[in-house]
Amino acid sequence: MTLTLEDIRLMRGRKTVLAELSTAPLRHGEFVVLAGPNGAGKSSLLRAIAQTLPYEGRIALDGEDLARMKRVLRAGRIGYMPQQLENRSELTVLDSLRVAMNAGGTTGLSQREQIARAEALLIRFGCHPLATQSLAGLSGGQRQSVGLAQALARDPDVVLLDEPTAALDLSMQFRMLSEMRALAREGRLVIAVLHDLTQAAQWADRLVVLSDGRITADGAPGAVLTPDLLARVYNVAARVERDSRGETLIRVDGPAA
Ligand SMILES: Nc1ncnc2c1ncn2[C@@H]1O[C@H](COP(=O)(O)OP(=O)(O)OP(=O)(O)O)[C@@H](O)[C@H]1O
Repeated sequence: MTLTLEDIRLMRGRKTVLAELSTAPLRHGEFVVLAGPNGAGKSSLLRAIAQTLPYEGRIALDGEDLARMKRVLRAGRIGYMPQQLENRSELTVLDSLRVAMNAGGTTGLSQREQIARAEALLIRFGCHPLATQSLAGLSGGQRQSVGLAQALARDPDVVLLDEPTAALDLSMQFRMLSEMRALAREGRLVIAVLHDLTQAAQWADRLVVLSDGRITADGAPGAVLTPDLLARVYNVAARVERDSRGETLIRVDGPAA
């Protein structure tokens, strides 16, 4: 399974947010981190892939144009967790998963199968004790874990996650990142927006850096992350170090000279 982005142009209001953006194919089994400065267009790009923002150009899954794919098929292939999660709902966590499962069209699963599937997801992401609580009563971190379960409700091939670790404590970040890698190893394509580049280097197979609506770098994190790139993209003077295990650490010393 491959996802290709060809010549994507996306406007928000009168502003060009993404311009002539193309990538080498993104492949199943890859955990891809999308990084870049605030306002670079990362969320807009995820939303274009999820088909929730209009764009020009072509986004294709296994050669099939996503914009032309039937909604029910697309909903089964792409799971999306937005940056801003709905948290005022009085739905219980378990029911919210069933709603997510049926969004976009029927799954063909019986009610009992849907509940079993929802419970399995809640167990996997450590939220089973929350099953009967309302979404409105969850903490930010709990809501984020449930959000990941919701994105996986239809067992999609492509999982799009917008800042999935932003509200999580250290232990939950580790769990979430391990799960993202595991989802990729199961054969899915996982694309997550992360700001923490040390974390991206530790976990991702591939790092795509967006700047001013264009891809500035794309490759293995260890190769992409250089002081020069960090100065150009983030305008910071930074050191890129390797620890005793050979893992990449980013140290920011201040604004670029
Ligand atoms: N609802 C909106 N209406 C108009 N412009 C918007 C809207 N949302 C975002 N934008 C603009 O689109 C551009 C890209 O925003 P986007 O949210 O995709 O960036 P981002 O890289 O995800 O940023 P961040 O890291 O801050 O979340 C920004 O210039 C932003 O001002």
